[in-house]
Amino acid sequence: MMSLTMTRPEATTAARAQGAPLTLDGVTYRYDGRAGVGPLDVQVRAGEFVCVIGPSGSGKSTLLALLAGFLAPQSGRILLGKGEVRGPDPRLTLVQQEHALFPWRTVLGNVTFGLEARRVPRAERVARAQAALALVGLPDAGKRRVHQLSGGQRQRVALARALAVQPELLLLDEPFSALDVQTRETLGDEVLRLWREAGCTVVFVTHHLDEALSLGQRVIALKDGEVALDAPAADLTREELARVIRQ
Ligand SMILES: Nc1ncnc2c1ncn2[C@@H]1O[C@H](COP(=O)(O)OP(=O)(O)OP(=O)(O)O)[C@@H](O)[C@H]1O
Repeated sequence: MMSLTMTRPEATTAARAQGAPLTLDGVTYRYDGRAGVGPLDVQVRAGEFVCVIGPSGSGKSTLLALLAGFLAPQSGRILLGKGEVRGPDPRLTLVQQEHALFPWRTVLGNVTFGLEARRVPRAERVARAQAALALVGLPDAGKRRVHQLSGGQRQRVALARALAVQPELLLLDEPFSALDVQTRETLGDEVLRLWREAGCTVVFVTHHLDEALSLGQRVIALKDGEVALDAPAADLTREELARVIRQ
């Protein structure tokens, strides 16, 4: 079987992104003066893969919304590289759980979408989208419609769309939760391979302990809107992590 490596021309076309360091400096967001997150002080190295885990209501979605620029910090600031994130930012992309593809567009049209918004010329858009589809293992799916794809294939397309824009920061919000266990594990392995090739900084939100430990170089556990644990995945056991989250 042919392996996908950086030496393949299509891979290099889609994978020129360089990760940027991410800094949360005293970031706070409270919905009603109480529930929310913060103050959060977190530093993520350029190209690092961080998993964020926590029980329901711990602040994972709020954190991602802040990182994606959908919410503005009420105090503190978020830096990506040297520039502050102050709203939707072309340097980052977000992959969500499901329903994120446009059913009226072809697969290729979905992958080129983010490039249109970034005013990439048409020929380059198509080349980059094809390259990204090849990277996620769907090199011939461009002309298909979204409804013709399985759930796992749709998430591959969502990943291709995110990778095509060559983000400095890739945000993943429980991207495989709607899928069966086996597909989730396969796609987890795929994400790791794509991350190694793309070199972008990754923040992956999950509520699966095993996913957090197997994917992340580092695991951040949130509890009541604060960081309850921040450690290298290799230093953690499943039991320790479970205890921190449940306490
Ligand atoms: N729109 C909102 N208005 C008021 N409070 C909110 C709102 N959204 C979230 N919250 C509160 O903020 C806190 C963090 O919620 P958040 O959705 O970020 O947690 P989560 O870890 O993503 O949860 P889940 O895993 O269930 O999605 C919770 O106490 C929640 O009730």
